[in-house]
Amino acid sequence: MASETLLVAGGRVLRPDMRVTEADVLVDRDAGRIKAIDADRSADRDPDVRLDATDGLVVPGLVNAHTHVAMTLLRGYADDKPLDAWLREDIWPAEAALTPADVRAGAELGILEMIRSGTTAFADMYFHVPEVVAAVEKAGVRARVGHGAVTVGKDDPDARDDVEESIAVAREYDGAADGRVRTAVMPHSLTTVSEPLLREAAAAARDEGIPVHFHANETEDEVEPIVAERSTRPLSYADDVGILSARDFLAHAVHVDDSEIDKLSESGAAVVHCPASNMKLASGIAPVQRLLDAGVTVALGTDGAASNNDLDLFGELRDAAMVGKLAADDAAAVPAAAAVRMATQGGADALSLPGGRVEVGAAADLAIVDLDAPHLTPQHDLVSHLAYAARGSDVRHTVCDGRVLMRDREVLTLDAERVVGMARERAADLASRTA
Ligand SMILES: N[C@@H](CCSC[C@H]1O[C@@H](n2cnc3c(=O)[nH]cnc32)[C@H](O)[C@@H]1O)C(=O)O
Ligand SMILES: [Zn+2]
Repeated sequence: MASETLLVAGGRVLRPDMRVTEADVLVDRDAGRIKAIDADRSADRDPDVRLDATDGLVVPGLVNAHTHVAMTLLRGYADDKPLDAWLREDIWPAEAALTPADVRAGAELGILEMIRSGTTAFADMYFHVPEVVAAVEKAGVRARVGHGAVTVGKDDPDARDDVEESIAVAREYDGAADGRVRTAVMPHSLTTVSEPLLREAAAAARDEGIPVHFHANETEDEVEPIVAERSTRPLSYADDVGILSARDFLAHAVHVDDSEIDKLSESGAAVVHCPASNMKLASGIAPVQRLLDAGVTVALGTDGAASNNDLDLFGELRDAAMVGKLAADDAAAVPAAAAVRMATQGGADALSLPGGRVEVGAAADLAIVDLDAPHLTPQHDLVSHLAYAARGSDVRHTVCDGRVLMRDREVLTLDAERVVGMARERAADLASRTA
């Protein structure tokens, strides 16, 4: 039997080199891959499924390369504090009360929000990971998930258990949901996990061929203790413990010096830039143009919804371009195309996941952006629009792995009303338990 086809018809297409061309996109639904990009619009007149892209731009599904998806339940729970106080005084105590059912509700809410804003893949560091996996499976998106392990403030057996759980979860779920779920070993950060346990996480990940994902150089407060204690910069310490390889990816890299930028480019480890979180927590401004100039793979992440406070990657695109210029004191820094690359190719490459490019043979992970809107008129340059003017709510259809997840702004894989109702209920209950 011939395999089923999906035709995304009548639109324009953003190609990997950032050119925009008129074409239909033909998808092999069984393989979940792009079969043809057809400028003549004659590839398949009778597809099994058709999506109308008239007045639309077909772009790669966006990649949210660093989040804590279930933190949607803590959106607006605690704001206007720096990282350390925010985590210790508000977030960690609330998270201690989160049940698996809460994480499921928060994950479904976050994934609903991501599908609606054109994100088809994300990296998630959290706990009760089986619930995140179940939500990803049901929603039809892709993710690289892991259990975030923290060892500070714990006695030895508890600390070891947390890291071992991170390793066990990474082993168990890699390849779940027909391969849409991949994993990483996720020690929380260089200052919240002890050196021996960082080394253990690194060794296990290396043995399994699984990446390591962690937070690094987010605030000055995280850099100073490492420099004071070890007389070396945090990323050289990360390299020394074995978590800076071409497979690994780290969030933030705000406070990095030239020697650390060199380490990143030599190792091939990727950086996930989270501009909104860095601004909101006043963590600082990452030197994104310098990272790009050094050849570092840079992706974009929202971070959790409690430090952003949404999961709309279009916001990150705009913030990355804006703040990148400010950091470089140069309006030519982080131009629109560089920001769009980070949100697409950079994300897929950082997470070693398929997608990120609309080209023949690539995974059929797509977002169709509706251009028929006052704020997207006129259309001199669509890459500029993606970076500076479009928003998540402009996304009309979302496709992942060849499957339509949202059609005409209606999400097909999750019951939006039920998901929102459940999240409201769980969040209210959580607030009453932690009050
Ligand atoms: N097993 C750990 C949980 C770690 S999950 C990952 C953690 O990262 C936290 N987090 C969220 N945003 C940030 C950030 O910007 N920097 C550092 N940690 C963050 C998040 O709240 C969550 O606690 C424990 O027992 O505490
Ligand atoms: Zn984070």
